[in-house]
Amino acid sequence: MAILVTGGAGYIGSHTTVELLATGHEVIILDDFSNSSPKVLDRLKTITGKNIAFYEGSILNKPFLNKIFKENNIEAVIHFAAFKAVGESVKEPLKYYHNNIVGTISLLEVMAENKVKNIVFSSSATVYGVNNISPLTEDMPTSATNPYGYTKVMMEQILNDVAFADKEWSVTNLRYFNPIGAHESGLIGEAPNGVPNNIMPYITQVAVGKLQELSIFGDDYDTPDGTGVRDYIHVIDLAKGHVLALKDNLATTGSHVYNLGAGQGYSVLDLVKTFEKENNVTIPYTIKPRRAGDIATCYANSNKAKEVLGWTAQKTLADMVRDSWRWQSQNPNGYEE
Ligand SMILES: NC(=O)c1ccc[n+]([C@@H]2O[C@H](COP(=O)([O-])OP(=O)(O)OC[C@H]3O[C@@H](n4cnc5c(N)ncnc54)[C@H](O)[C@@H]3O)[C@@H](O)[C@H]2O)c1
Ligand SMILES: O=c1ccn([C@@H]2O[C@H](COP(=O)(O)OP(=O)(O)O[C@H]3O[C@H](CO)[C@H](O)[C@H](O)[C@H]3O)[C@@H](O)[C@H]2O)c(=O)[nH]1
Repeated sequence: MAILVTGGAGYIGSHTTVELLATGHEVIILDDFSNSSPKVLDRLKTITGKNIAFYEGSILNKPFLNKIFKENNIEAVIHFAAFKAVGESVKEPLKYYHNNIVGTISLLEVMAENKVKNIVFSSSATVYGVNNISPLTEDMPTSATNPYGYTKVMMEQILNDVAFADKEWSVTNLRYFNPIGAHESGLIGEAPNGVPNNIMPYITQVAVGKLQELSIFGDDYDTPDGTGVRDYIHVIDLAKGHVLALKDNLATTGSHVYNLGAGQGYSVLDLVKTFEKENNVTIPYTIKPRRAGDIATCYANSNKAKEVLGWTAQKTLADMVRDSWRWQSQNPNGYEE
């Protein structure tokens, strides 16, 4: 029995593939490379020593999806495939609603037709919106401030409704906090197109000389040093969380939701200082005005994942910044030559 990993060539999907293979799962990757490179597949083979079945195409294409389900014995789906850039989603909302929501519905319809009713879904801490106070717990009300966030809120709702209507389904919504870091080999990592939106790839691109300096968005928040506080989680810990969530998903029915965060908040300055110290590089920065839509503090209460899944984040902030830097310094242009 195999696990279908949609978006498996992407940042989190590729690391999760490594952990799935390491724990004895068979993996099939589906990706349209809209935000990733085919080179990931060679790197995954080097890391795992295994040939991984791969299908190139979109989750929007139902005949293509059907073919995958007919050709393989699929036990469950881990669903990463989506667009994820918040700013772009504000400018091109239909692109986001179409790919993320229509794509997920297309996938769910084909899964149901093929009687595969186990799915683990990439949700986000963004569904906690701006009004909940950290540490965030799974029972808090959800909301969003941009189309990307709304796609996550809606997809959680769609999955919960599907599991409510048909008791054979098992759906698991995983709310990721701020994934950073990379596989310790330095062979796979985060490779955003264009100028990065997120802090870690921005820092590593400054460190490698591709960008001049970091802009820190605000130093007047109500936080210990005035800069934004987030719950950074090593992508390998996150990947291990998927393996445990999958095990739980396969053993149960109904809908489940778990925070995957380290449960510890660090400020932007904590992150920059730790990066500089661990990697012995300097990150020039200037303080800029707050970024629209940002909140002061966001971190998880991850007790539920600990108690039910037996999952806790193991890696430290120092591990995260070292691994991010190893990836970027060995691959200054990501997967490009
Ligand atoms: N990285 C984060 O900070 C973060 C935080 C919370 C949630 N998430 C969610 O986790 C998931 C994975 O994120 P990531 O950081 O690995 O992003 P990513 O862009 O690196 O990976 C997503 C992959 O999906 C593929 N894809 C997109 N649309 C597709 C389609 N229609 N058909 C087939 N493939 C398609 C892309 O080519 C890419 O390889 C996403 O759903 C994202 O919204 C990410
Ligand atoms: O160039 C930058 C980029 C970010 N920041 C700051 O760094 C922190 C982290 O910002 P990111 O953009 O890396 O991450 P966010 O927490 O804003 O958002 C990310 O994590 C969220 C979950 O918590 C959602 O999933 C969202 O989609 C995803 O982009 C924030 O305080 C932000 O203001 C900067 O100072 N400079």
